[in-house]
Amino acid sequence: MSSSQKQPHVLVISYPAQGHVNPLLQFCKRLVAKGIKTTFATTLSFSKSVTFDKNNHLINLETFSDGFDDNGPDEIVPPEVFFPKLREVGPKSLSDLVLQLDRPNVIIYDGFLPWALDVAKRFRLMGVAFFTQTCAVNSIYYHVNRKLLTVPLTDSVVSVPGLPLLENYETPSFVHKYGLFPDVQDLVFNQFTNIDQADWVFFNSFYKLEEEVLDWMGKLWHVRTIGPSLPSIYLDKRLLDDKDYLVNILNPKGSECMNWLNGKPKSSVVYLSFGSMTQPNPEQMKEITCALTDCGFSFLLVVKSCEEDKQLFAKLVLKQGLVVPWCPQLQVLAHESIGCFVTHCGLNSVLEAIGLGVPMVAMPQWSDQTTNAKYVEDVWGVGVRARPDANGLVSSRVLGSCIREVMEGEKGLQMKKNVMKWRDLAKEAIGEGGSSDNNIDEFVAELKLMF
Ligand SMILES: O=c1ccn([C@@H]2O[C@H](COP(=O)(O)OP(=O)(O)O[C@H]3O[C@H](CO)[C@@H](O)[C@H](O)[C@H]3O)[C@@H](O)[C@H]2O)c(=O)[nH]1
Repeated sequence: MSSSQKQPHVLVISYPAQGHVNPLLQFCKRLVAKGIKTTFATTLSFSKSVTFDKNNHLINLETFSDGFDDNGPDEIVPPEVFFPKLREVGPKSLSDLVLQLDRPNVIIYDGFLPWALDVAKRFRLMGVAFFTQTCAVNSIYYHVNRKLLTVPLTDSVVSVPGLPLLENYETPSFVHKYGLFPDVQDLVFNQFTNIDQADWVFFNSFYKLEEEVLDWMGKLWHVRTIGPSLPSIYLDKRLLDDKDYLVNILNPKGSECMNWLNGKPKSSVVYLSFGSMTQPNPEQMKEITCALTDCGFSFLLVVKSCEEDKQLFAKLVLKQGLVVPWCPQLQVLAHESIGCFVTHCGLNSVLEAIGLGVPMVAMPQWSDQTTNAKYVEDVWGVGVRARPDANGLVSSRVLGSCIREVMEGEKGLQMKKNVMKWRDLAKEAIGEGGSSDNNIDEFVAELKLMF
């Protein structure tokens, strides 16, 4: 047997979405840097629809089937078709991959793919859950799964150990709008059906960010935080070639954005993006346009696809802003011209804003984002929520006043101070000897003991 065959081999599998692939691939880079042979896999259809930087960090890249291998990049499969098919086809396809890779020792699986833990156990491999959403959000889902929290919600305030009291609307949308998206809702609650069999449970978070809920969860499982999973160059700078994520759903307009930002004064630009999955509806986009016009700040806005929205913004572009379908978000947030980030509060965006010291205006759309927004404003003090009216619309007046508050208000100064404090704690956590770094070392030491 050659020496390379004696290394532990970890297979990391991701749900097919930008917000999941990014943190899981980043974790692969950390494992490789600590001497662990690592294979990353996501679905074949997703891998064909994105740009993948394969010239990377010694991570072996593979795919498994979701049942839609021949789909074109723009073919959207509705959730009620996609989820059952993935559940049907995924386990067999992953089993084939395990055999093809000559049985890796460990499967680290995205919490959205709990059946992968069953595959790991069938092959007698170590099975490790990796959650791409916060510990707080997942604790709520766990409580629903174990019937410790009744849905539809019965009280106006929700109490979960280690979390602040939450108004109903501050729980994830799958909880406070129970029944609206049954397929995704089942997916998030069912993450906890077999979790007691997981050997480790990882969160893309860091200890000080979610101390109380982590202490509580640590009594249930072998829980560890390993984040934030930003490229090393933005935090600890120990992995010198880790400068960017390796996957993009669209081609980022890098030089266009950076050249434009280079001409702007310090902290003068509002950056707006709503992640890879959602885009506010046209009515909401009109309110956003009005808010930006009224405020008068320069802005960089990501609008992925909608022609109507692009036309709406086209008039403003020359005077005040730049609109792009996709940007290198990390580089943008790290640019000194950025004063505020209007975000949907996907966890990656929130962690990036914290890691790069940018205060936020929270405009959650759905899913975990409503709870993340609560934390951004009330727990971490790094932003303000732009609250919607009874019809779910954030008016231009409300949004404009939130942007002004962050960009030039007294409270904005405090948010900036707070976000810089959290940025330092994030760097400390992932830096040498920090809590997340120690957790990764502990895991790696256990893997190395296997041989
Ligand atoms: O122009 C852009 C816009 C975004 N990004 C990146 O895309 C990722 C987006 O991730 P995230 O902010 O988490 O948003 P979503 O893509 O919406 O992520 C999904 O997955 C997350 C993790 O499970 C959840 O927290 C979100 O609610 C869910 O929508 C981030 O790393 C961004 O840096 C870019 O590179 N360029």
